[in-house]
Amino acid sequence: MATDFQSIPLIDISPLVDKWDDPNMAQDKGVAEVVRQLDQACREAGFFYVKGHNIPISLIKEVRAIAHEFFDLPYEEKLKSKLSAATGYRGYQHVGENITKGIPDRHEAIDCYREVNHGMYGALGEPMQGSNVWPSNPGNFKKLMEEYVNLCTDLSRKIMRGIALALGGSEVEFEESIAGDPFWVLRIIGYPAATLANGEGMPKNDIGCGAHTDYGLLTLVNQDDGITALQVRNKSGEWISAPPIPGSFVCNIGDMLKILSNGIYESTLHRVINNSPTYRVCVAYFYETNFDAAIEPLDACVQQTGGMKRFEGAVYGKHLVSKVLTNFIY
Ligand SMILES: N=C(N)NCCCC[C@H](N)C(=O)O
Ligand SMILES: O=C(O)CCC(=O)C(=O)O
Ligand SMILES: [Fe+2]
Repeated sequence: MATDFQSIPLIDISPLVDKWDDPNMAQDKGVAEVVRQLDQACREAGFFYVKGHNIPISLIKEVRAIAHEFFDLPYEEKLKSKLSAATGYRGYQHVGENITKGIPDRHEAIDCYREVNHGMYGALGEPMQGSNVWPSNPGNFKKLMEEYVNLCTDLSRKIMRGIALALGGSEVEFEESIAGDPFWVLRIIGYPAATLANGEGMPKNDIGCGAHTDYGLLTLVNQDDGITALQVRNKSGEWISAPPIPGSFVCNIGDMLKILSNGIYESTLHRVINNSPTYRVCVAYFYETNFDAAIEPLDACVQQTGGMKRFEGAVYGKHLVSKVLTNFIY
């Protein structure tokens, strides 16, 4: 359950990153301390920063730098990678094309998903069928992003092992039928410099992205240094900022983990308010369950919460498709 948290904790996950594959990881003191901190953060905020993750800082920065390079290109150039229903909702969307609760967001983005081959998940997978639409300019964009996705997938699996232990399950609770074959989403997002308020010349609070929850298990946010824009809602409804901590990721829980944990953890509402005089980039990686996984509260979690399932089951792919089909203005 979310609390009235006033800040978002920073967790050094290096013991977990070192021992994630050790059959005795659960008995390790260092891992146990990480698990305790993950549990507390997930219960209180549903958000936490991680350091000690072992993804090279140079790559984290390069990914943002190449995103800036792409968004700096002329509009006609960016449109060559345009997203549409025909591309499986993969590719470039211009500012105002993505909507959240009916209101256009002030961001542009490239959306990428794990590849879905023709017929792979039957009717369920049809809207997402396709391969990613990578821009050919900058030249090494695809290669860099694919390398980044692989590292984020590995890191997310490790963090989810810690979260599985935190919930009283086995470390592999979220593998096999839940996320043994994880779906992933990558959103490379650009937020234009804030518009100026009439007359006063002061930046307005632009809604870069309206209040929403993420859809899957775990999100890894790689945001530009020096600009505070991401905000997280606490139990009283106050918006708490998640300022960038250089070299770290902001992590948060998605809707599938809320269901799996039977509400012990929640997918916390968050939004992006942009009043920065400079352009901001965020590369958000979403670690999701198997596309066709039928998600239900875990027994271990139901037992801890009075024995009743608090949520109906959900099929992840169905949840994703229902969002994707209502996320665009057309
Ligand atoms: N794949 C994820 N989680 N994307 C998050 C984007 C949230 C905004 C979207 N327009 C919405 O209304 O959901
Ligand atoms: O720009 C950000 O910091 C977060 C974006 C976000 O919440 C999302 O894409 O789901
Ligand atoms: Fe989000």
